[in-house]
Amino acid sequence: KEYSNVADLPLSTYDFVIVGGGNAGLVVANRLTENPAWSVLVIEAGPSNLGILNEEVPALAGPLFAATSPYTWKYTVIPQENADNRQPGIPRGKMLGGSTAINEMWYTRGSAEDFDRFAAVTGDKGWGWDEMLPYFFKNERWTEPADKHNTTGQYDPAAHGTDGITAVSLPGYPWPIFDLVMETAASMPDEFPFVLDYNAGKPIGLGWTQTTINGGFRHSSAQSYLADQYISRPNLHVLVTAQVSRVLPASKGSTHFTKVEFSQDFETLHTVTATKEIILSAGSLATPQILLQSGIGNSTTLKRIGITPLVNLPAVGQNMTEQPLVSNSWFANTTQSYESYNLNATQMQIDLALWNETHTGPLVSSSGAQVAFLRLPEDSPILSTFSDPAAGPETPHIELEFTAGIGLVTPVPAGGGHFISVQAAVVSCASRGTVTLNETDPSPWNLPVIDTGLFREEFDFQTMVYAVKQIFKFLASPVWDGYLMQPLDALAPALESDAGLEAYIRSNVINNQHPVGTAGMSPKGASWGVTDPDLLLKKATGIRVIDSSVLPYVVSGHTMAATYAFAERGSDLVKATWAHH
Ligand SMILES: Cc1cc2nc3c(=O)[nH]c(=O)nc-3n(C[C@H](O)[C@H](O)[C@H](O)COP(=O)(O)OP(=O)(O)OC[C@H]3O[C@@H](n4cnc5c(N)ncnc54)[C@H](O)[C@@H]3O)c2cc1C
Repeated sequence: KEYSNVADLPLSTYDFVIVGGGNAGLVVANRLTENPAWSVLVIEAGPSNLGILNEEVPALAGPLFAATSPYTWKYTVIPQENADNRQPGIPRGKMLGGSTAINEMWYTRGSAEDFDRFAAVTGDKGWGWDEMLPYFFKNERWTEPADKHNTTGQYDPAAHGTDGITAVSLPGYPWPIFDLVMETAASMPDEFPFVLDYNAGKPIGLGWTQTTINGGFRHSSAQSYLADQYISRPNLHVLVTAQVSRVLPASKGSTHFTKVEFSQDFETLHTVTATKEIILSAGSLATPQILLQSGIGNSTTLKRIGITPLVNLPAVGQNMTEQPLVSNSWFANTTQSYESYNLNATQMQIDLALWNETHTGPLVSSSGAQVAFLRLPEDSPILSTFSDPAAGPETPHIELEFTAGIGLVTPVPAGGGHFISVQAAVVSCASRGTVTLNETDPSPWNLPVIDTGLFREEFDFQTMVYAVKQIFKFLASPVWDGYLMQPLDALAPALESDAGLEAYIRSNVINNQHPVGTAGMSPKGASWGVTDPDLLLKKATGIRVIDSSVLPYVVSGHTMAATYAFAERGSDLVKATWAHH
């Protein structure tokens, strides 16, 4: 049952208390409450996801993660010295469903090598690709697209789960660029080979995007793992609009954690007790913040800012890995693009009415329907100059996303128009950033200091230059004659010279919204790191981290699918720990 007021909560002691009802947290809540003998409380800072139209309609996600949205955290990033000292945004979802309630819904697992590296680094083969596939399947319910088109040749059925919980489907509305993208790729097969299914372990190539969309609706972790048949379980309580400040030890100075402190009005503090475990699922930015506020982190730094250190774990908040992204737009000679409805209120009403009646039409898709995962050429000077951060030779360095419109991050030029955009991201990146407390005022209700480290490592910058040049090459194909028109003003100099391109990239790079690693798993037996391979916090008991912050490296794609699979296996690890209790 969902509660919005702490006074109504029937219990003050639970077997498990989960902090954060997002991507990972709701998976864990669902799986642990399969055992009717265990009581579970989820504490979520944001409100319920129900009744929010933008959360339901895939194409209307933009306002959800805009700076003014009531459904995102107001995190800011410190000036990025390798990006013209700009401060690109880093929104995170703040409602049930967490970031799956506001994200772009792309379902990309990463490469088999990404997971085999997790296994090799942690010494736990359970994190390897073959062992994790059943968890991907457990999460996934392959679903027909909203337009019910014939999907033969657009994915590999053997790579997908059909009876899991979260719907995954192919694009549900055809935009004219689809054929042009496929035609171009077919004419340049050496550089843009077709990949039938980038989720089958070997993602290199260009293929169709898969998204967590269920018959035209966003299928967030709240829509799926907290559906009626689950939220109605008597042993599952979900408290919304309650923000956690700290986890507290069983007694003063102890490193056994049993209590969670939170507030609904930022004045009155409440605590609940977990008799088995506290599970932190607050995401890559909030999980390290809560740990630090609880005295779990670098003891020297904590002492300096007046927080009593309880567990010395200097890696808390370090090792953040976030991919850089540059979105590139051109005017397009078409009347069919996202601008058809985004810039035309009458058409938007028509499309919304269609969506309401039939859950079909242009609003059923997230941005982008085709994607290329590519590697730097083996003879690239970048690879001979820098060490390669990719997990292996079948793991992409870059991702190109094709979008039938200007996308959600670039302002529409005065005068409007129709556009095509291709986003470039360095998905296997070398740079690292940090999440630390605000030293001048470490109040638990303040937001942390975030440095995403964009282009800190030159590998990432050089690789981005290569990626954007590949886009130019792709769109120079005669296939685009008559469709592609002039670039946006900001992009024009990038097409003129290398210096123009480099300046353009630095002044346009943003975060790809995939930060991980801030409570990373460390090698088995190593004293450093934040979590053990079983996701238990090092040097402490009663507390585990299950969310995207435990990934020691970012997967070479987007992070939601991996977070689902990590949360599924994480739930099994918790169950195994308490099997006899
Ligand atoms: C705009 C955007 C677009 C994205 N697009 C994609 C995409 O297309 N595909 C993809 O794979 N990935 C995408 N991602 C990334 C992906 O959604 C995240 O990596 C993933 O969902 C993170 O899961 P999580 O469980 O770690 O955290 P979250 O899902 O963010 O969950 C954390 C939850 O904890 C809550 N919380 C935080 N602090 C507290 C506190 N102190 N007290 C109580 N509750 C708290 C939050 O409100 C939230 O509900 C996108 C992310 C964003 C923001």
